[in-house]
Amino acid sequence: MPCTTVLVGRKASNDGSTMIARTDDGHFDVKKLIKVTPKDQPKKYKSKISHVEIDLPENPLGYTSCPSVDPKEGIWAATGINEANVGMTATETITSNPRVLAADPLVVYQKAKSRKEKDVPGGIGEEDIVVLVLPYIRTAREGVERLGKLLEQYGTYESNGIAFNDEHEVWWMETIGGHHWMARRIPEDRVVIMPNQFGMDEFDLKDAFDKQEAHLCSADLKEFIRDNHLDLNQDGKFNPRNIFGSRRDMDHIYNTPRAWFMGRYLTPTGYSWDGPNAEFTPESDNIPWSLKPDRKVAAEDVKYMLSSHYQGTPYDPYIGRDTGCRGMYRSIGINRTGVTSICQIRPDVPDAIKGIEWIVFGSTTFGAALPVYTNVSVMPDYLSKVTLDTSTENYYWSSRLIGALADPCYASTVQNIERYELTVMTKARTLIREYDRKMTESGNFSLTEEANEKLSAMAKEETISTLNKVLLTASEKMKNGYNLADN
Ligand SMILES: N[C@@H](Cc1ccccc1)C(=O)O
Repeated sequence: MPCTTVLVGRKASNDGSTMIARTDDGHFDVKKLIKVTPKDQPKKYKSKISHVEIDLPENPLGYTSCPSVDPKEGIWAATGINEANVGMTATETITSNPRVLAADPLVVYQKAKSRKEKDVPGGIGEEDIVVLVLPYIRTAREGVERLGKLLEQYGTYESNGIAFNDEHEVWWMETIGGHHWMARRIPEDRVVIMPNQFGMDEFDLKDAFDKQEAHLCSADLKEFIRDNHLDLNQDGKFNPRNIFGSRRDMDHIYNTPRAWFMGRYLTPTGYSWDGPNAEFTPESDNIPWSLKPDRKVAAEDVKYMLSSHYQGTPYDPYIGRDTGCRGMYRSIGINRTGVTSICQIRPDVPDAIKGIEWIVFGSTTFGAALPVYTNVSVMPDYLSKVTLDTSTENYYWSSRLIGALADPCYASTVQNIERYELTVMTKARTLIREYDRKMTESGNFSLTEEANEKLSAMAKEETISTLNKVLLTASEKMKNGYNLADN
């Protein structure tokens, strides 16, 4: 199932912050936002899918998490920021190819076939990675290093992209087969755009095996490539996407169009994206992994890209002149998203308030991004008290209701949704500014919980108001409506 990731270097953002963001597109997964305190963190971890058991280090840090509400599926923490102001998002499912997967097979759980045999646990995967890594790292680079060791020791049963950020750096890591991996510190002035495809298109092997300033990888990666004849590059350049990635017809309807729309949004003047002579089309295999944006990027831009559905192009599933291309490519804003988070680490505020997590539940296209301070001991009920039953008493289900009601009457509700989104982000930014100032001046950083309560109370008020409007519009559009009335 498909996610979309956006990473923003500190010199590409409007406020010098680093941002890592991802739509966690399971299958309508019921999600919540909680704070995991050190006492909540397990000492021994067992995966539901792979049955792997892992002893965890002592002294974990507290961290925010967006777990699945249904415990029988496992935790699936998805994303979070820890108390050392390090963010993590896992995972962006990526692609590989048969050469890689045959050379280093995925480590899949083997159930015993008879009583004489024993189950053989599999490796680690998306279900597990945040819980195994985020509580134990104090920099983004340490996240890569810890996860790299876990992959080499336990292996993985799937191909994943994982992002880490701290105040200064953003690191992107991609797994290769069952045990190999590579990771890059993203260029500070760039934005990385990632659909569900192996993405890195450049990698400095010299740095990776020398100073390791911005590149890290499995120690035997060069031999792995050589001995298994994996390198398809003709031009002598080292393009990992051509070695470890995919180039399928499906990629051209499911993945490359998403990169195309985001690149086109970020740097409309940097390349030609439209027309018969476009440098990059929705089906190009060489859309750059990272781009220098024409304008600095704010959280609103990240939210826009992760909500997008090819607006202004023939591929928009909702509106626009129908040329027969409507909906032909997989939108970034999709119906089945459980949660989308932007983990933002800010440079110009005290440590206690550097971490801000912007949360959208349900389909991002119809949701509002609500920022909350992450250094708290508990999250507001509106964000954290979620059950498997539909309700208007929490942000998750209310967002799902708005999306399901607004989608069928998009043209009639799009203005409500845009106003909702703008109002929530404006009021939230106003509250964050007020509390940043209050806490910085007073040194009383316990006000983060009071701030989050006010933020979620505001979100609840705006969400109910929007739900009322969207429900009325959807009701007016019901097929059994009748224009004549009694009087
Ligand atoms: N990681 C998956 C999304 C996913 C989320 C939750 C459960 C399973 C899968 C993707 O990138 O598409």
